[in-house]
Amino acid sequence: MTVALPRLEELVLVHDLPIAAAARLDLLLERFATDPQAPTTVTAPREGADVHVADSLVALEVPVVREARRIADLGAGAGVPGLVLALALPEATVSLVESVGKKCDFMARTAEAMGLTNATPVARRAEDWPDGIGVHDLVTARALAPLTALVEYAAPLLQEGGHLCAWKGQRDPGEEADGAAAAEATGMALVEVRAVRPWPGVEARHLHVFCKISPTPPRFPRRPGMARKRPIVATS
Ligand SMILES: C[S@@+](CC[C@H](N)C(=O)[O-])C[C@H]1O[C@@H](n2cnc3c(N)ncnc32)[C@H](O)[C@@H]1O
Repeated sequence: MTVALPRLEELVLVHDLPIAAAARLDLLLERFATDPQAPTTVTAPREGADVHVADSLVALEVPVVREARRIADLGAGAGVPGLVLALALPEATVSLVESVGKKCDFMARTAEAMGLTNATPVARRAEDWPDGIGVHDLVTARALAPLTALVEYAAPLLQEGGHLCAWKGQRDPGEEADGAAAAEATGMALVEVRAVRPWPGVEARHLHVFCKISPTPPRFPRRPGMARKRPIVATS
């Protein structure tokens, strides 16, 4: 057990999760603190309770996140938000898409330690994952790429009517305009930019939610790396 347990108990109450979820989230923070392979710089459990767990759970404020059943968390890293959402949403299956194999190994060990059977690491790049095309109702991404790339990665992986939920900090009109251009090109549309406050004193935090409203043109996904190298940008 870590010193973060009381804060985790608060969080599970706020989000209407079973109280037993707190101890399982504590196991996640314990692994971040003790596993030398943990791919995160935030390893102190009390800080992790806010920066990792509260920041992930805040997305449950978005109805389409709560209702999702087939989720792909892109650039999952140490498993945030994917492992946390898998615990919060036991009826969903979560693919933890991460291009670095060692990080996938860490997530597999951690999912097992947490007793999660609905979260599976996928050692692929988001834009090079044929089995993921068109089968998700939710794509999540935190700290992965600019919005334009996130929209381009997400669109082919979503069913029509599915959503992207992207975690971002301060609002950035230039980044948002490029995200809108990518949405226009890939069959997506912005639904909302929701200001959230996952923990007291947090700097500006926003969830950007897009919906896939029409088929994604067959030229997507582009070759790996292209969404970052030659991003879709706003023209004016
Ligand atoms: C900064 S980390 C963020 C990890 C986690 N989402 C979080 O918020 O703590 C970004 C992760 O995305 C992975 N990544 C980068 N580009 C990727 C891609 N195209 N497809 C899948 N994973 C990618 C990196 O290996 C890294 O683990």
